[in-house]
Amino acid sequence: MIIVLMGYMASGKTSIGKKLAKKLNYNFLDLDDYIEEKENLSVSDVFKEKGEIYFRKQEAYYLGCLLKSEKKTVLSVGGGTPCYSGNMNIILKAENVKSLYLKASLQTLANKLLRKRAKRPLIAHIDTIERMTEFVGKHLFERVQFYNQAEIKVSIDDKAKDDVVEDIILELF
Ligand SMILES: Nc1ncnc2c1ncn2[C@@H]1O[C@H](COP(=O)(O)OP(=O)(O)O)[C@@H](O)[C@H]1O
Ligand SMILES: O=C(O)C1=C[C@@H](OP(=O)(O)O)[C@@H](O)[C@H](O)C1
Ligand SMILES: [Mg+2]
Repeated sequence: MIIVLMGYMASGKTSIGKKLAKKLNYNFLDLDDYIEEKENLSVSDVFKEKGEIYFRKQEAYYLGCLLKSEKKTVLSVGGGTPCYSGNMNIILKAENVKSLYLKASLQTLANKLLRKRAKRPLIAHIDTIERMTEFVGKHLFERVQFYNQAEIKVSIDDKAKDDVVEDIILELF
């Protein structure tokens, strides 16, 4: 089985995915890490040097590669992955895949992203809480229709990472 973690930037896909994989004794894959390794560039540099459209193309291509894994795997994708190139339908139709949305309030996300924006090219330039809240509010409104198609939804608001992992396991099994 492949468990695909999705959700907005900084909802914890990468860090919670790692912990979940460890706890379940599953393999862990992160789509952004895989892109960085294959492209030999950081995500920020792919955006800067090749542009977002190229990034989205490669993201869809590498997602297809990783969904072929036959090992028990936790796969954390990027915040935009389900929202482009028909990726959400591909995830939903793939065999042996469980999709899971790490859901967070606008306030949680804006506060976290203000601190964790440096390596996230779409928001790196936003440096006040007011502007971050406005941007994330609009962006999330466009994206939530994709995230909401996930089979399982787990809230992360006011929870420690280990508690989110416990809640995911309760929902999965
Ligand atoms: N529940 C949580 N409580 C506190 N910090 C968290 C929680 N989930 C994630 N973080 C921290 O927030 C940051 C963004 O998390 P990350 O896993 O990179 O998110 P994503 O992959 O969804 O963008 C990281 O520094 C991570 O350690
Ligand atoms: O939301 C997005 O469009 C993006 C999210 C990032 O991943 P995280 O959600 O892990 O930050 C990364 O894929 C890229 O910066 C674009
Ligand atoms: Mg991530």
